[in-house]
Amino acid sequence: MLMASCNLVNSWNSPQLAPILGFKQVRIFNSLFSDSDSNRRNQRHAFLNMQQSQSVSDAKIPHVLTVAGSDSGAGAGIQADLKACAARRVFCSTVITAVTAQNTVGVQGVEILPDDVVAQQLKSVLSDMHVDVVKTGMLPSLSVVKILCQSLRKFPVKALVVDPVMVSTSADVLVGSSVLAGFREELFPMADIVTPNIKEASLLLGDVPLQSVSDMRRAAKLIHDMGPRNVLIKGGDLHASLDAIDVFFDGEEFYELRSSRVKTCNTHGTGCTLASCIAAELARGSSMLSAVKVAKHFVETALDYSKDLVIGNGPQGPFDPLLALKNIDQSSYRQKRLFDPNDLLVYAVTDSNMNKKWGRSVDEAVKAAVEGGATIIQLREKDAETREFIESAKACLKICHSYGVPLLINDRIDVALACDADGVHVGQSDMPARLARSLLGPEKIIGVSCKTPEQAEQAWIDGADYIGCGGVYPTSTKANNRTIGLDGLKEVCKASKLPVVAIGGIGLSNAHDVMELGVPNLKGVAVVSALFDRECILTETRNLHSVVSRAALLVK
Ligand SMILES: Nc1ncnc2c1ncn2[C@@H]1O[C@H](COP(=O)(O)OP(=O)(O)OP(=O)(O)O)[C@@H](O)[C@H]1O
Ligand SMILES: Cc1ncc(CO)c(N)n1
Ligand SMILES: [Mg+2]
Repeated sequence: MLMASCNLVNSWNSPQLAPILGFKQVRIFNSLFSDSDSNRRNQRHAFLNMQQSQSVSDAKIPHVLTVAGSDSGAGAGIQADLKACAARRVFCSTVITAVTAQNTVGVQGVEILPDDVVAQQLKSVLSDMHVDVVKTGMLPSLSVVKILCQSLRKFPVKALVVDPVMVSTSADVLVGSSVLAGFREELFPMADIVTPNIKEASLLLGDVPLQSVSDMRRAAKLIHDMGPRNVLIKGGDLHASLDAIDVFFDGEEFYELRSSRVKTCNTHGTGCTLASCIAAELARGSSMLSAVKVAKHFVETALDYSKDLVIGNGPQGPFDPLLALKNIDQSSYRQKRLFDPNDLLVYAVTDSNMNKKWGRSVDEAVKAAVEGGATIIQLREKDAETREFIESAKACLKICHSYGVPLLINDRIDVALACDADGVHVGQSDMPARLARSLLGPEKIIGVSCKTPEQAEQAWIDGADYIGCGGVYPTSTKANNRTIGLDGLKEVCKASKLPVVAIGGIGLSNAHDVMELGVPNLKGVAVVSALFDRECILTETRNLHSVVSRAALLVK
């Protein structure tokens, strides 16, 4: 039952709070202006320097702002959002719209915060901090929806994730139907993704029942027609299905995202956590599909780790992604570096024949390349015996990680799994990227070689992280390889949403020309002979790094 009351209105405006707010202002004022002149100047400089360095680092830290309600039971709402962002290592600021009294039994009360208090929080955060993504949860009134839309028009962000919270997993109504018009007319058209659960999707469509995955598909399409760029219908509450199936629709394609249904009562807050995790991944620069996949996997893992928690006496316990993190840590899980497209800048690909020719082991070659500034390494050891390959891959991984450089394995998913490499690179005749993704999971890096826009499109659909595009120039390291030239490279870059690394006959003399193409998703060059068929790998890598990074800066 929805129980709006005005207790909070009173307490917010109460005289008890005024001294608290006043104290803060007075303290800052005093520290800046109360001492002698020189002291005052120094303090002001320190303050301004701090401001400056804050805004520089601010821009680098992925930042999600959640606009949602507080859940006293801490499984959902603002509390879930903070935990999810912390677990995904993204900064999270908060605008609280309502305070709810909830526990494992259900929702006992809802206090809606006054509009001006919500507006003030929005302004405080958005006017000061660099927010990448806004994620919304409980928006308890039409006026709050309108205030939020106004703020977003004034302070635009990279992406808007809307979790249209209306009904909790415990079937309690959190938000009345008065917000529906605001959702449909104003908020959804601004949203990059909307993530209703089954009951919310049904309410949005005027109470049509949703009982199957094909009903969910139809609902996704109809909600997409309301204006958001993507829709994810969450199937946690579709108990008829053995798997937990969510339906994702991007306006063209449907994806059924499946995970096994974890047998647990601790599912309170799964929806909030999923949406926050999507927002966190978007803030880190992921594509929408990959953000949704990572989030789905994250919720499943967290549910699995907290399935046996006993918190409270009611039927619906909270789950906790931070407990999952702790457990994963205990089982010696190493925090994985998520893929950064800028790592493609100087992409070094090893070649066993060249190493043989120069009398070097693969790990010696890799060490020289990373010392020279290679930003990612791919082991392409076509002739190596499997056992020997795994051993040298492990040695290379140690070297790469000591320099913070990711290591990929060409083609051999088995070797990548055996040595826990950061990912794989597959060609058009290797294992399909979609299959590689399902074997490696959402966090490993997957690259695909593509010559055409069609192949690039398929790579994106299959969940690849980047494209290797070429051969740009004729090359001797790959037999019968059609050259596509700079025009072919540009065509693939323009057709794809994925970051691209150019490959084929690239070296010191032509790397600048490649980077000069200036297409934003062309992130770097991949090289084999120009580094490994040379006497001093370190010097060659250093020189190449300097040419490519200078060119990349020029085209920015
Ligand atoms: N028992 C389960 N096992 C695995 N995944 C689940 C389970 N229950 C829910 N999920 C997944 O959790 C995510 C959230 O789904 P759900 O339909 O429960 O959202 P919600 O009702 O909005 O959640 P809440 O109201 O608890 O925040 C979805 O990806 C869903 O598939
Ligand atoms: C405050 C709040 N937001 C969202 C949900 C949805 O689970 C909830 N139960 N409580
Ligand atoms: Mg649910």
